Amino acid sequence: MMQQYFRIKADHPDTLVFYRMGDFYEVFFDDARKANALLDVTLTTRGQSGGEPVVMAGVPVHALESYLGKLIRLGESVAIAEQVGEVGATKGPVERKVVRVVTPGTITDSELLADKQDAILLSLSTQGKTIGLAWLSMTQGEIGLAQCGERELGAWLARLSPAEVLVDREKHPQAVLAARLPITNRQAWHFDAALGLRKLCTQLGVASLQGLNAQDLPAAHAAASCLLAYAESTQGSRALTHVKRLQVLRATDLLDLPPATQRNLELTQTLRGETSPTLLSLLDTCRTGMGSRALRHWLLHPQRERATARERQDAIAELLTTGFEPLREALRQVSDVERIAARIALRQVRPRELAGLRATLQILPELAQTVPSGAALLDQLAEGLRASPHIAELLTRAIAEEPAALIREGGVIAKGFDEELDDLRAVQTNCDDFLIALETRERARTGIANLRVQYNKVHGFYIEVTNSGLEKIPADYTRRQTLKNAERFITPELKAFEDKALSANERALAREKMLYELVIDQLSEEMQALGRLARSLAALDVLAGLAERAATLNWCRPEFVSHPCIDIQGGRHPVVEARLRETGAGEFMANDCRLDARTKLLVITGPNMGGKSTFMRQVALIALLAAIGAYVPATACRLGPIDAIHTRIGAADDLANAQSTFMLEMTEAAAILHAASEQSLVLMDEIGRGTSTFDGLALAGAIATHLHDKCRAFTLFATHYFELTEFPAKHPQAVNMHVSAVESGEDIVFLHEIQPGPASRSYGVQVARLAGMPSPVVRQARAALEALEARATEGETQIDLFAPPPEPAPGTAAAEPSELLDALRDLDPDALSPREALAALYQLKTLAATRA
Ligand SMILES: Nc1ncnc2c1ncn2[C@@H]1O[C@H](COP(=O)(O)OP(=O)(O)OP(=O)(O)O)[C@@H](O)[C@H]1O
Repeated sequence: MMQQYFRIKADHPDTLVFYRMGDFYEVFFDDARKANALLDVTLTTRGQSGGEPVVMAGVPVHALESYLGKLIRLGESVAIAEQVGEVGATKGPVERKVVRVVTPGTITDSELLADKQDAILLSLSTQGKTIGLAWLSMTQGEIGLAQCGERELGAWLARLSPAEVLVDREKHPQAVLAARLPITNRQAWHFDAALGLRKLCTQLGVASLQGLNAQDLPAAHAAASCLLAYAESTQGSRALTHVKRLQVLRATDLLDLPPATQRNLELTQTLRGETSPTLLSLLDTCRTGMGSRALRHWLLHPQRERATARERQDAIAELLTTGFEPLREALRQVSDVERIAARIALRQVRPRELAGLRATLQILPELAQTVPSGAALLDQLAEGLRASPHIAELLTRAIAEEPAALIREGGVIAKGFDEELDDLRAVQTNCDDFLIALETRERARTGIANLRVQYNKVHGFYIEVTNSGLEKIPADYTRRQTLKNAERFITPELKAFEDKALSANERALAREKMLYELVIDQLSEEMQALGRLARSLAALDVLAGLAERAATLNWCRPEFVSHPCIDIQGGRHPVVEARLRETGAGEFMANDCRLDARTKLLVITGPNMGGKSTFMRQVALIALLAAIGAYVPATACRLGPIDAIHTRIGAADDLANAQSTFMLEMTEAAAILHAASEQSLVLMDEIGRGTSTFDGLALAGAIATHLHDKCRAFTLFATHYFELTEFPAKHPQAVNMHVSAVESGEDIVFLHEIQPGPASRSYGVQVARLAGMPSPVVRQARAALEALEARATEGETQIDLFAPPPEPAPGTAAAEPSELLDALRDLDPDALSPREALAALYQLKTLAATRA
């Protein structure tokens, strides 16, 4: 038996192998130790193998799913080896085979997956400077391809947020390590461009990828070859028949959201790593998991092109006029068609999932009635709801009204679907009549009034007689079992009946299993229709959800224009506003933001806690919401083209990556200065804070200058350096803004209003007082501040912070006087004898030595 285990383990060296033995999955050796550490299951030893005791641990079969769930969340993969042979059919151990490999990136099981997030399997291939990406959503049946440079990989990883990344054993891109994603190592030869191209064509059933605009992506093809081979290997012998769609993403089509932006804007996670309150948690009122997942995708894949956004806006507008509630109500009854479809294709679908699919299909006509017509996108989605009627018809005929949870329990196929099954089941129903008749007869025959004929799973059928009746039992009773107060017997007649009933039951179960497979075969033919249905339901759910948000939160439809501008009236930060409302902490102060070709950089000053960060973030969130086609938290909004949102906002130290705050700050700022274009939106919050005042101020000034003069990006530049309020005087496209606060006595009241002009002072001491600083500290600080301010005004010298950088002196070494160079210059090689030349060389050496 151990030999069989070793053979299986050799094929799955990096994966935990769960080896089925009766009612347990056993894990051995290092796997057992790992399971012990991760799952807290007990280690035992048994026998010996190769001189070593066999260390093992067991997981009960019925608890498999919960253990798998734990392991998957920890980023582990599990190969499940089942008994596939008949017990006793051959000599030696029962044949076992790995029937599936459960990995974080390839699961489809709704019990293992989060409802609102898709598991993405990503494969990366490095080809010179290009990184090829190929990813698969097993549940959506869709492959994605892209290529990028090393620098952009971080953004892609953040956007796709894969559950598992396949990489070449030899080459781990830095960004993958930094993102701390679960890695699965593959051999280099798995990444083959030509093979990948062939595999993609076969998978999609096309002769070439030309038509899909995916032909010229060799690095992505190489990644795809590994991706498909791996995905197939995890599914046992099942093919990925439902994977039929390909999507090519080009970074230039998407509005760029670097990882720092996704983090700082708290799109899907708060800075602390929680899922709420975030923009997504506020937006997501979807009625289905499909909708929530689609919404997340929209949010992280905003398009630069405005056509899709406009279509969605039209749909939301229509829903707002006609009413979205009936549609949202109907969507409540919809089950996760997307995942069920994937599980049909992978032949893992459970009976109750099919019942759920049937219920969904039955309400579709009613649901379609609730989709308003009039917007092109809505009409198209309503069309997608017309799944072929014979799927519903088949499910109604074949699957019982309330099927059992598992096919092996029976009771899944509906009555009337198959005559033979009905006959076999009839034997079981007749059972009851027979047993009652037998009981009556035996009571009469033996004269034991409380004799009972019964059945249990372990002992089968038996006649139970209590101790008081034991004298009267006839000779043909054979004892089966002795209890405290009774004995159990069997008779030849009952035994014959038992054999017949049990075999009928077994045959019925086998027949049901076969019929179930047939139903799955027929459903597999309908993958395309089911996929389309799932996508339509998801999109309708998102649109209805966004309409609901727009109505509830009082948002407006943004307008897209072709000239450069970000013009927001009455803008609000949706998440902060919602928090304020929830906690009853007051009203959110709406603010305008006007940026255009003539005004591109706002220098924002004002007290801490005044609302600078909130204002800047709200502008970015509005730009992003508009890009996905949603309404925005403002009274009016007009936006020109935007290609990226860059943010540099002070965050907590990235201790895990051993980067100092300041180093991180400068790395992020540098990346922005390289990447930002005229159409980018850049948020710079308190740049330079991480170092000494002079350093910080000087750097902040230089960075503002670069953004203004070179990048010419739309920039919101919040700073606590007063000196920077001089910036606009020398830079025509910059203006000063400040957040207002009023002093009342020693206190300060924040108005959170963004107003033109620089702030008058920084109120740091007042804020410290508000924070509960002991009053002697506040008094001392105030006195020191006054003294410092007095000294500053006396000795003021004018330094131009924003003067263009001095030219680096060309050939700096030559400019410095140097004896060595002088001596060299004075030499005339043609006039020297070999001896003199040698002497000169020695002299030069000495000179060089004294200078060093
Ligand atoms: N427009 C607004 N209306 C109402 N409350 C606001 C507004 N803007 C900000 N606030 C409140 O003020 C708090 C502080 O805002 P924010 O963090 O933006 O200030 P800040 O000026 O960036 O401060 P710091 O410089 O210390 O980071 C927020 O948590 C929010 O509760």
